[in-house]
Amino acid sequence: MSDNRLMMEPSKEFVFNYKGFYFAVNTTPEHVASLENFEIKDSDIFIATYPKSGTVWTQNILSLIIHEGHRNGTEDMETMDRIPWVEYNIKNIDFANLPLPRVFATHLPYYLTPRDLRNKKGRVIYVTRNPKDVLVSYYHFSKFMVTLEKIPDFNLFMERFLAGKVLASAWFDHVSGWYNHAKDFNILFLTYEEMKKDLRSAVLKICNFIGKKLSEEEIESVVRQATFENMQKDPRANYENMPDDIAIKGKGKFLRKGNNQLHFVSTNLLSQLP
Ligand SMILES: Nc1ncnc2c1ncn2[C@@H]1O[C@H](COP(=O)(O)OS(=O)(=O)O)[C@@H](OP(=O)(O)O)[C@H]1O
Repeated sequence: MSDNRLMMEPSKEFVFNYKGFYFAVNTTPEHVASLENFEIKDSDIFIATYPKSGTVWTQNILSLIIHEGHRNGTEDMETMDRIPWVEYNIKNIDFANLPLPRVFATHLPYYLTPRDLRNKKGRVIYVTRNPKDVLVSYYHFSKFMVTLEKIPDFNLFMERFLAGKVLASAWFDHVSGWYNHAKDFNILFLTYEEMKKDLRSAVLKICNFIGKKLSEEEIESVVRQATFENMQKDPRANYENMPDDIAIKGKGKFLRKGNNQLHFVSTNLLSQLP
C-alpha cells in the first residue's frame, strides 16, 4: 500500500471494524454483538450521538432532570457512572441492576442498537451537531484521549473524518441512518445548536419526552447547572476524573469551548434529510 493510502487507514492499535462501523479497542466485537439481544425496559432512555455532538451535555441534563440528589447537590456521582456507555462498559457496571429509569449513552449506529430499541421499546434522544464543529472538537479530543489515534496534522484528520476512517465512522452515515430509521424508534431529535440557542426549551422537550414533571424552580435549576460555564466547574459533569488509561491529564478537556460557529450549515444539512 502507498504511504498516502496507509495514512488514510485507521490504526488497528486503536480501532476495529464491526459490521462496517469503527469501534475503539476498549470494547470487543463480542460485547458489541451481544447488544443485539440486550433486554430493554420500557423506561430505558438512550442518548445516541455521533462523537462530539453534545453527549456529555445531554447526559448531565438527564442526570439533573431525573435525580433530585444530583440537582440539589446532595449526591456526588459522576456522569459516566450514572449514565454508562452501553458499548464501552469500561467500569464493568452491572447494567441489569441500575436504578430505573436506566439511562445509557451510545455512539452506536442505528442498526447495531438492541433489537428491542429498534422495536420502539424504551426511548432514544438523538443529538446532532453541525459537522464542522464536530470535526474541530474531534481533532482536539484526539490529542488527549489515550484511546484515540494521534493525528497531529489537521488536514489529514479532516480527510480521515470525511472518509469515515475514524472511531464511529462517517458523520453523515450516522446522522442519516438515524434520521432515515426514525420510525423504528421512540425517538426525540435535538440539535446541539438549538440547545445552545434555547437551553430551557430543550430541557422542557426532554422532560416532556420522558414524562417527567418538574416545577418551574427545578427547571431553572437544571438549566442553570447545564450551562457550559457551570458544567465546566462541576467535577461530576466535566469528565475531569477520567481514568489515566483513557485520558491524558493536562492535555485537553472534555468541555473545551462549547461554541457553535456555523449554525447555518447544520440547519441547511439537516433540512435535506427526510
Ligand atoms: N453545557 C455545554 N454547552 C455547550 N457545549 C457543551 C456543553 N457540554 C459539553 N459541550 C461540548 O460538547 C462537545 C463534546 O461532545 P460530546 O460530549 O458528544 O463528546 S463525546 O463524544 O462524548 O466524547 C465539546 O465541544 P467543543 O468544546 O467544541 O470541543 C464540549 O465542550
